[in-house]
Amino acid sequence: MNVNLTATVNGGVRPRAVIIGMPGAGKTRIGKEASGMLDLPFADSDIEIEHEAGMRIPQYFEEHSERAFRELECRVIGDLIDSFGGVLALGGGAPMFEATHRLLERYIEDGGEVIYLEADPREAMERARRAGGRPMLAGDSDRRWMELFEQRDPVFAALATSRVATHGFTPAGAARKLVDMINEHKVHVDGKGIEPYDVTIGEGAMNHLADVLGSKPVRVALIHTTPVQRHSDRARTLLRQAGYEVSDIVIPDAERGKTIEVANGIWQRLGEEGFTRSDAVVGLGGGAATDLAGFVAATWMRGIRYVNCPTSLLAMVDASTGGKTGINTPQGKNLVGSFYTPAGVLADLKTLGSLPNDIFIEGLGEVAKSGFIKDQAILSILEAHADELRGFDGASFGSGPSDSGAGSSGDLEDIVAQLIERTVMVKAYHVSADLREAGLREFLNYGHTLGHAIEKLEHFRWRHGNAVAVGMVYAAELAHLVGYIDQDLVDYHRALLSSLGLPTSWNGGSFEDVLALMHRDKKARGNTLRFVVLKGIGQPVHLDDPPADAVEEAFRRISR
Ligand SMILES: NC(=O)c1ccc[n+]([C@@H]2O[C@H](COP(=O)([O-])OP(=O)(O)OC[C@H]3O[C@@H](n4cnc5c(N)ncnc54)[C@H](O)[C@@H]3O)[C@@H](O)[C@H]2O)c1
Ligand SMILES: O=C(O)C(=O)C[C@@H](O)[C@H](O)[C@H](O)COP(=O)(O)O
Repeated sequence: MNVNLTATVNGGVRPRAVIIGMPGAGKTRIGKEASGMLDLPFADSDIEIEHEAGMRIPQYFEEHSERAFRELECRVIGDLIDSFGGVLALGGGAPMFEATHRLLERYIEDGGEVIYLEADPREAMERARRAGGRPMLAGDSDRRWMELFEQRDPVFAALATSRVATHGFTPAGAARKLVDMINEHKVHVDGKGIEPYDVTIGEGAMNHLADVLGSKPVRVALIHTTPVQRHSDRARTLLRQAGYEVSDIVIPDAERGKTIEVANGIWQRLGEEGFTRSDAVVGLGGGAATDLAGFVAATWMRGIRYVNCPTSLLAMVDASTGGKTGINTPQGKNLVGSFYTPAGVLADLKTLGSLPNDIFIEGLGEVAKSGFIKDQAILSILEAHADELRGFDGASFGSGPSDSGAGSSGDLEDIVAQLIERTVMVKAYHVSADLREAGLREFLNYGHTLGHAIEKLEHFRWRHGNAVAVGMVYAAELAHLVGYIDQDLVDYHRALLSSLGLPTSWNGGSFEDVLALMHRDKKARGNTLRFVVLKGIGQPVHLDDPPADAVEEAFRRISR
């Protein structure tokens, strides 16, 4: 899957990824194969150096010195970082030279990706011995390799933005892994009161589970629902392979899982199975499962580590990130919960392959919301690809390479990946500035005041994203009635949402019931209603205590 968000440094081209690793790790072979899969050029810094020097590297070492070689290497790598737009493999010792190390750090600071290709030491040693021609391995090549490994491994591990272990993989399999890694996107979430974490988006993102959980947990509670069994099986295997004791906890599906009874059942299991403060929770599934898992993690022993593996579009773009955890109560939606941030979010795009069409479409409701409140580019992508998005078919999603021609599933994957990344960035922007929802974060609630009331009155049989879609049309009508926006923008809400297959009206309850529930919304203050409305696209504002007749008239306009 190629997400073509342009990679640039200071407006110029930069490598899509830089590969580092020990001699014999397969940087050139695997790197070349991966760049072929990505349809990108490949460069090997050693070959570029030989061109520049006009001689082979061993000869350069002999005629000059290691230091002179490292200086030349640093210049060549610097030029490549400034001008080469493909996959770049570096000579084994390059990151050990201080000036080159600094270059790589700067490249990473600018958003570049340095991948440490880790091979089985015995295999790499043998390959390096067989290939020969490496001055740094002169003499007893295996012993020298081990010495260098001990010096370099900690430096590589600390520098790299990610690692790819190739042991047990064919070169093509390792290249595929590398491609998945290169295509991954990370959105960083940071800010006051937040232990920083990343949202990793990509095929195979779930492979990072053990990295994100870390070495402290002994036991991991894997909380999931039945429809995502095949993904939780994979997670369980990954966790067991990494040495964790896994408690597989299946919860009732969708909103039926977000209850105090379900949470209580899990607390009992955690108690019986000896979960301590250093153990962890993994929430895997749609937003309901990740909300519940986060709530359990937040409350067990007053808070243990948790990682979210969202598997629905809505959970990927919204629910899994930001630390709003919670359950529903008979009084309403999400009324009990806490702000408790995950240690990481792994949005594995492969899981979307089993997602039903209607649940995918529902997720587009929250995607559109992010477009309306912050990122107009999201709305443009939705408009341009409404037909393909509305026709989403999990069975063919993820099956086609992105260069397989117009209209291929690869194209749709690129579009979906871009939408997820952009929407998560909108979420991260609001959460980073205002974790506890004192003001700015409330903008993420656009469409939710009526949306949550609809969900409650429909006994949670209406999907969340669908209810939010109607809620946004309601908020647009309200904004128009108070004079903030013109009719065109209201019409645009209806046209865009319905082109995506989302509902724009509702007539399942009385205004009085809706009003009572909107008064219980978490944004309400005392007896005063508080809405999020727009003054234009990307210009959300709070609307406190709007005129009662406008609140009712807007409702009438969506009830047709
Ligand atoms: N915490 C937050 O910030 C936040 C944000 C938005 C929404 N939410 C909450 O998220 C929930 C809605 O999330 P949702 O839309 O994912 O609904 P959901 O969790 O109810 O999932 C919808 C259905 O899809 C299934 N499913 C999920 N992934 C699947 C996959 N890959 N393959 C097959 N089936 C799959 C689920 O098991 C479920 O049956 C609501 O409870 C909402 O309140 C929370
Ligand atoms: O993260 C937020 O903040 C949001 O408001 C995101 C919403 O899309 C989401 O539906 C959230 O669960 C709503 O939270 P609530 O506090 O209104 O229950």
